[in-house]
Amino acid sequence: SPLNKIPGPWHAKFTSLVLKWHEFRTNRTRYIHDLHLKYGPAVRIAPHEVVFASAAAVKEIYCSGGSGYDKTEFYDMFKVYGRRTMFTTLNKDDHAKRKRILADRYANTNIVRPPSLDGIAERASNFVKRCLHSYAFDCVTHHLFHPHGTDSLLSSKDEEIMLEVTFDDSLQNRLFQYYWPTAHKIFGKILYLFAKPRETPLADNFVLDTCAQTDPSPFTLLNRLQGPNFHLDKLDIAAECLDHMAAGIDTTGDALCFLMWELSQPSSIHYQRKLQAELLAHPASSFDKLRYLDAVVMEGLRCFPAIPMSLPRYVPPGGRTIDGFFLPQGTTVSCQAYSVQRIDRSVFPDPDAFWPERWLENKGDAERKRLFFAFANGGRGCVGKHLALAEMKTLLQAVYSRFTTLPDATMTPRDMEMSDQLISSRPEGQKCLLRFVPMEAAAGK
Ligand code: HEM
Repeated sequence: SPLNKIPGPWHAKFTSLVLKWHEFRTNRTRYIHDLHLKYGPAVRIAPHEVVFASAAAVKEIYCSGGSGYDKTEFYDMFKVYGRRTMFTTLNKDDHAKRKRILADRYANTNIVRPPSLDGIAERASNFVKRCLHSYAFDCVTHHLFHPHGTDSLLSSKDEEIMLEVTFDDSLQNRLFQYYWPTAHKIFGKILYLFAKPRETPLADNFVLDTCAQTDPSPFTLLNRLQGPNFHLDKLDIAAECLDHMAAGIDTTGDALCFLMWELSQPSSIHYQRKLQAELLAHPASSFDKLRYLDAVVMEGLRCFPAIPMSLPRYVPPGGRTIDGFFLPQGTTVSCQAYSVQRIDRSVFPDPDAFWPERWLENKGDAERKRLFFAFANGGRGCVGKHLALAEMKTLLQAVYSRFTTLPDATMTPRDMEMSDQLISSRPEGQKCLLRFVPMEAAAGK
């Protein structure tokens, strides 16, 4: 096999079992990162699977021809109500058709208009009453369904829907079904005792009911999908909306969670102080005009990308050469943000250190941006990127204009370790408790 020339552990030539073992133990990202540190930016991790961590590989796999290579059947695990959504379409043509319908709803010009942005700002001011995932949930449903969005920051009925999606523990069951579908059919009921399938009835029903509404605001996704020209049936519309709702909760919620945890650590408190100083000096500034806030968010997404894991694609017919290695057609290739954003120390010196100032230097700016992969890249990169950035910056602005955050004494370092899910990661302890000290009180201490 031409893959024999690619560095990697000896067992990767014969079996993917070691890789699967790490996936089931929620540890794929770190396992692959350790292999990159040992073998370099191209590593064979299974008989037909290779991972890369270079800017050239990102460009080739995710951007060539606009949308990069086709997705693998890994994405079948994310079908919604049995339907394919934009995220789960495998080939370019199906993807382009769906994207043409809805992309304008996520354009920055649509996000920063008052009806959309006002909803985010209102939720940011309510945030301290509940939690980050409630905030992300309410913001995304505002954008998808307004005036039929949720209010989980204030209503416990809506909060239950958010908890159902966020505390999903179906990783092992879904991986088992993906790798061994026949065994899953036979032993599914026994497996249920140890590993629960994904069940989100509250969220499923909420989206089905909401999509039956006929008066969503013009800036919403639902309004767009219901348009007369698109001929999407009711289940397709609901599937697309549920997919975006799920995509918008844990990603933004966990990205904020890891970032605010980091800002609250004694080692990073001086960064928090600098952020507060910028916000106090420019109280009327829009979130997208604040340079230090931008640097803090970029560094947060670099160190703690909410989707740190490989995004698998197939090498197209005829094969391709990536980073000097020829790969036959059908080989699974991918990059993971966790490694792409760390591996090149000439671009990111001291890569494990949280250091927002690196984003303020002019020198190396283009290289850093080329290796920034938290939202992926190319035509299949994150369509919700502008919404996510608006949510993150609005919330940080609201919090750090008024409060100092400190870690709660009951938290342990293990609680905040990265725990891989199917594609995103979350804190191992599934909690991140912070103390909010009003700024005047913090200054008096
Ligand atoms: C910090 C927050 C977020 C991060 C880090 C993030 C990251 C990503 C990444 C890496 C992908 C590519 C996945 C792949 O190729 O398998 C993606 C795709 C996607 N994201 Fe996000 N995301 C975030 C927030 C959001 C939000 C708020 C939404 C909105 C509703 C959203 C909706 C989507 C959708 C629909 C796709 C599929 C795009 C396509 O296939 O064309 N994301 N996101």
